Amino acid sequence: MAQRKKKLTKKKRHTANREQEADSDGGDFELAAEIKDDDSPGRKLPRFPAASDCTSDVEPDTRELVRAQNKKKKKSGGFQSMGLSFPVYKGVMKKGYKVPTPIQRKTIPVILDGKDVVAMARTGSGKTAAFLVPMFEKLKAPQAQTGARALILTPTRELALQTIKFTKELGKFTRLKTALILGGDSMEDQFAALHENPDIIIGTPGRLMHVITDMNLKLHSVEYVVFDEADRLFEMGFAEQLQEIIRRLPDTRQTLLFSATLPKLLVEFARAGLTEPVLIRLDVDSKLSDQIKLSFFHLRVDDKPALLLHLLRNVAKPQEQTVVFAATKHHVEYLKELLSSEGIECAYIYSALDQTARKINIGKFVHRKAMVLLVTDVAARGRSGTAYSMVCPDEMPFVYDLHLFLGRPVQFATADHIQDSDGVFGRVPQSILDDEGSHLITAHENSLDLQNLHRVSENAYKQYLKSRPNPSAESIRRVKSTDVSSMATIFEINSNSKTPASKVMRKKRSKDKRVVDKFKKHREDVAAGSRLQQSVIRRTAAGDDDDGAPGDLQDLVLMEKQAEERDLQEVGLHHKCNFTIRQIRSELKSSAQILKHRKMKQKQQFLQGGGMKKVRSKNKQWLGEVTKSGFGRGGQKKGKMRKRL
Ligand SMILES: Nc1ncnc2c1ncn2[C@@H]1O[C@H](COP(=O)(O)OP(=O)(O)OP(=O)(O)O)[C@@H](O)[C@H]1O
Repeated sequence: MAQRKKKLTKKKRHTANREQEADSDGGDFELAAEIKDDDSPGRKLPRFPAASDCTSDVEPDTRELVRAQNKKKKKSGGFQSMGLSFPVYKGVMKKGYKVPTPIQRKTIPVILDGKDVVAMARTGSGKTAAFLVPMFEKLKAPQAQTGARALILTPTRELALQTIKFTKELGKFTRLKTALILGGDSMEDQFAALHENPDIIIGTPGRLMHVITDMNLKLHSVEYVVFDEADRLFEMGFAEQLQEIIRRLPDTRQTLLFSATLPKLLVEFARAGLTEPVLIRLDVDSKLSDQIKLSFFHLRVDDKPALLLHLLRNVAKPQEQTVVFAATKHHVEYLKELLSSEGIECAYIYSALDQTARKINIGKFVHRKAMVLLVTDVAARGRSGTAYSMVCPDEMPFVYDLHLFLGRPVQFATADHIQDSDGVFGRVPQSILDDEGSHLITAHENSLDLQNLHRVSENAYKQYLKSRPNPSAESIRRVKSTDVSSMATIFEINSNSKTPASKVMRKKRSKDKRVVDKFKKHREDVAAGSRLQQSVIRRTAAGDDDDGAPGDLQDLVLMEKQAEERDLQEVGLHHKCNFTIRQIRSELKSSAQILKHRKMKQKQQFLQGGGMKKVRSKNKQWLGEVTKSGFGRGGQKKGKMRKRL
């Protein structure tokens, strides 16, 4: 009896621990579990506004309501905790999504619960996966007998193409069949696609309605309907077609509506077409204070100190204080020495600093004796102003990840951006880096302390890179396909064509046009090469490398080399940091593939470098020596040697 009691207590504790674990897991965002929690008696899910709630023509104010309902109660983890089946989960992992974005965390569990949803999220927040993942989970596997079971309506051709691409990638292991119905494409092909009994139909409403009437297509088996970018569907005048499509759908369907805004027309449509929808708003739960403006600078890691000096001297206003975040305490020490040598008074804190030194430093900053505070990691709550982030090429995937979690896309700076635009990612004029950089070289040459501290900080950076969690593989892939050369410099932001700055930039660009074009062409060649490389790797993985033409293998080695060279050129710091693109690429292959590829490469190099010839001539030489040593014919010492032996 006592034993049983003990067991029960243990079990209880275990469950409590599990709950606690779930609580502590990845919890910066509003979560699915909490929405589920709201389902319990006494708590209600966020209610969709009733007709009487809508007093104006514009978006009804549901913010307070949602905020109150979405109060953080429980934290949950990533995709694992959503209870996805293996093929769906595998597809998500294969796509390179490490953790769900806020919109995915909030919507997926509610959709999986079978509720109708109205979700408000901006473009670039990851909403496509938010409705695709639960769709795969609901449809599970292809069904031969029934008609289409899911319908996704998008306002534009481009969005539909992007959605089908994601459907194929994320739903790769579910083997569900998809048909694409788009205006402008051949009707015959679309009829044929529909005759193949697809599980999912993705289309634009105009053409879909046309096909439905022409083919007398029945939609009675549809269980899952998505209106993507619903506000644009209405803006583009598809209201009539949408009503008609909805009329043909069974009442038992689950309906989801994703939209950036919620105008009155859409509210009415949702009220009529959706059953007690749950409203999920992402825009009200901003993780950033609206008093903070972000700017991202794209530059090489070596140029970071130069830009920091420029920002502190020329951009920060004299009356404003600045907090500088650095990777390690060694960086803080190095920057402190550097800034002090440049006559910039600064305070600094890091965790290893003793309490008295911390107090003194904080006091200096608080009493404005120092206008700059160098820190490793402190909560910057309640701050306002502009946050400048220096991003070197290997850090770009983190910026993509960050924006996904802020629920907005990365914006590359263009000449059209106004000065102090929020969240833009721009380059730094080379002249600024050159000026500050040359000055810094002299400063380092004259100070042994600076040189030593710099060396220590570089070593610390290597350690830091090892401990830093990796960004999501999808963001790494996105960075690889991004052309940063189109990014404007901060010079051009808010400058008109007459300013001296833009004249300088124009002149520079026309002077370097040839080099830039050459570089672009080289990139395209390498991209074409990497496609070939991938196909060879696929063949190698499939086990038919022995049959591969030698030309393919040579191309592979050559392309690999070219791609590596290009990456290293871009990164420009392979000797300085451990995290090179080579590592990034490694993440994209399995270890067996990498080993096989490496072995093949070594073999190829050996053969190409005349390895066999060398071995043969070495053997010949050895044979000659043995022969001469007395065993062969014609040696003068033949008799003597034989005797001796
Ligand atoms: N959980 C995730 N982790 C990493 N990357 C993600 C995740 N979810 C989505 N992404 C990536 O973020 C990018 C933007 O996502 P997505 O296109 O779904 O956003 P969206 O809000 O639907 O934007 P759009 O309106 O342009 O379709 C895509 O490249 C997508 O692969």
